[in-house]
Amino acid sequence: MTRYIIIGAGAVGASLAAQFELSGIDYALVGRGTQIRHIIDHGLTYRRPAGTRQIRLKAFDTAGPPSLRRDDILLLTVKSQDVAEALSVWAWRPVEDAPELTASSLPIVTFQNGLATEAAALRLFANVYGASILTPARFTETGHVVVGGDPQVAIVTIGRYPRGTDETAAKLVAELGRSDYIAEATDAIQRWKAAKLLHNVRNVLELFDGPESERAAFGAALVQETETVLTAAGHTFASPSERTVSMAHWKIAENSGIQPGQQSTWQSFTRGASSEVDYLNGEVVLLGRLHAIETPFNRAAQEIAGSAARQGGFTALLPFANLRRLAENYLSFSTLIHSRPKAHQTG
Ligand SMILES: NC(=O)C1=CN([C@@H]2O[C@H](COP(=O)(O)OP(=O)(O)OC[C@H]3O[C@@H](n4cnc5c(N)ncnc54)[C@H](OP(=O)(O)O)[C@@H]3O)[C@@H](O)[C@H]2O)C=CC1
Ligand SMILES: CC(C)(CO)C(=O)C(=O)O
Repeated sequence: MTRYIIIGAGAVGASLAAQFELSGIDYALVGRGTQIRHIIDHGLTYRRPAGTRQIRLKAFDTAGPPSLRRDDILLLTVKSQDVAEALSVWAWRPVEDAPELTASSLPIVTFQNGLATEAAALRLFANVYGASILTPARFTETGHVVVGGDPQVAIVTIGRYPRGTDETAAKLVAELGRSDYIAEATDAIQRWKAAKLLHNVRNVLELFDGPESERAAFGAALVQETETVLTAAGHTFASPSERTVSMAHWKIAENSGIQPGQQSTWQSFTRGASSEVDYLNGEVVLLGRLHAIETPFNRAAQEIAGSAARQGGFTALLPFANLRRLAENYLSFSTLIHSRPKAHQTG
């Protein structure tokens, strides 16, 4: 029987474990630090629109993970900046009931926002599935996870990376469906990840305090810059009309404990954890550099968020004026570079 090894016990991972527990699907949740210690000792406090439950989970610390079996599927639910370490720790672990195999032969599903993790996983794992997850989930307090999706937890789109779909993807879709997710398979997962990044590059704005209209204008500039760069890099974007499942009745429940302005990036800064911005806005900056396109807005956002993360997150929102000023600097610098007369070629 398939067992899901969920690596990362935060908003996405702990809620998956809770849903599997409630649905009778076999799983093991592997986490680290005070979060997993709390879950092992006291269970997870899991808040959903229908109520809050204290749920005992099959939980393991990374220091004492479960032995692997040939039917296991790994679900990677750490943030992008922690993916490389997690992949290297897991890839060469033995499979107890198949001595000729290591974990690198087992299917692995990457739930991260951004575009970087699937290729990183494919370097070590032969069977990589990308998952794009839309879920209003929050982890800001040790041992507590809140998910406001109503009636289902989330919408998940899954496909084999780099492309295609198969029986494993279909099985994942079916089991997520049994566990109260709206799930669908796609043969073009990168199109869904690229489309989601157009949204997630604005996550960073939740770290800043400033006039709403200026923040909205900055958000539009981030998205436009992202669309230009991703298109130049050969990405295309899935559109909502391509969904094979209906989201018509799905919503974020009122009074569910989920507030606007508290998406995953804000949650990391609030907890003083490390930042995923280098893989969201930073992905745009990287692709811009590779394709000779200036990215002043994403670069400024990445830089200020990076400095704040280095200081251990924040206790108060950052001044938006600083972000605007830095972006304007990079913008005028890039205008200067591009308007400078080209130097004469000298043979
Ligand atoms: N939160 C949300 O609502 C949504 C998140 N996403 C995406 O899903 C992905 C997961 O995000 P999210 O659940 O919010 O992340 P969280 O930060 O809430 O949880 C990740 C957890 O994994 C732990 N971790 C890090 N490295 C390891 C490791 N090697 N082994 C075991 N555990 C580890 C972290 O510990 P520590 O705290 O010590 O770092 C943390 O507890 C991200 O890419 C995010 O962008 C997508 C949609 C919605
Ligand atoms: C789905 C969404 C937008 C949830 O808020 C997300 O991706 C995030 O928090 O990073």
